[in-house]
Amino acid sequence: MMTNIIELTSVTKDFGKGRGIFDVSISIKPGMVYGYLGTNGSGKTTTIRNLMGFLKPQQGTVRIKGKDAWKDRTELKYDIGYVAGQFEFPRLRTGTQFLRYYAKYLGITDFTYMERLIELFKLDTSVNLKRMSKGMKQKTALVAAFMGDQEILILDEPTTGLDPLMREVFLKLVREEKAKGKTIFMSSHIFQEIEEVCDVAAIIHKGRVVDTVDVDKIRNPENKWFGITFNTAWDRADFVDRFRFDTVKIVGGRSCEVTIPAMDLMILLQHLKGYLLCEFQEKHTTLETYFKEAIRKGE
Ligand SMILES: Nc1ncnc2c1ncn2[C@@H]1O[C@H](COP(=O)(O)OP(=O)(O)OP(=O)(O)O)[C@@H](O)[C@H]1O
Repeated sequence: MMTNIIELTSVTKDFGKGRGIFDVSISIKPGMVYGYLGTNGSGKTTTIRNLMGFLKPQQGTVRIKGKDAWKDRTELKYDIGYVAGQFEFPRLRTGTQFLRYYAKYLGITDFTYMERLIELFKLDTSVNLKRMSKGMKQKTALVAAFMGDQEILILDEPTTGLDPLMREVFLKLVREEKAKGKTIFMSSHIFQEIEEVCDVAAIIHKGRVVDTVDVDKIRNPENKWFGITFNTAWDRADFVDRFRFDTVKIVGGRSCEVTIPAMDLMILLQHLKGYLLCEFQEKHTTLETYFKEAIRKGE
């Protein structure tokens, strides 16, 4: 059985007045891209600070590669590429100086991968760190996190400040790193990016993990769901009458919704032959739907 590379067991860090994280358990297998979704103040950064060994849990354990995230934090640093939710650069002048300084700290002597990342993010590293825009700072932090080629990446809201095109570049990079076998933990409050790249996503609300979702099942559902609007109410009634699918829901005079196993799509299309349709649309249960439902239950 594959052991978990990251394992939080009943972790609590209580800041009082209901703030913090409570009884958080998360298991992550090597090579997994794990999303951590939550609203503002839900406990994402607190969880990540426990993972990075910046905070000591009051209860529970955090283990990374079998080591204790708090006690072995110095050692573990070399296994983890990290982007903080909020960061401050050291007192250095330019992006280049910072990246060279950080590369030295990581023991990097071959700068090929760093250069590739700089090119990928179209980053001008010659700019003074203080004068960098929010997006440029974020890109610099991302280059620093990825350039060490560490086997684990822990990313706290990594797309903050990135424009939509750069967000795409970042998601492509995540896919590439996954293909290399990296384990990635990323927090976000953007459903779409989690849905695009993650294997599994945990939903945190008010410091508690309220649901864990198999994201691949959302991307590739076993059942497909279609909204169909016929030209006339008579056609809709005829269709529903003649083809007794188990899961037909009438949603209006001319409209209905049909849920079928994905492999039965051709059967549905054949049944629709001969009808004049005004609309035929595949509907999609999104991560957002799961999220809202999980939050509702959590309340
Ligand atoms: N050191 C601290 N002392 C007291 N309260 C804290 C501390 N750190 C975090 N908190 C509180 O714990 C809760 C969770 O904060 P956290 O930063 O983990 O949330 P988050 O999900 O990362 O939020 P955001 O999306 O806004 O970054 C918040 O109510 C926050 O105010």
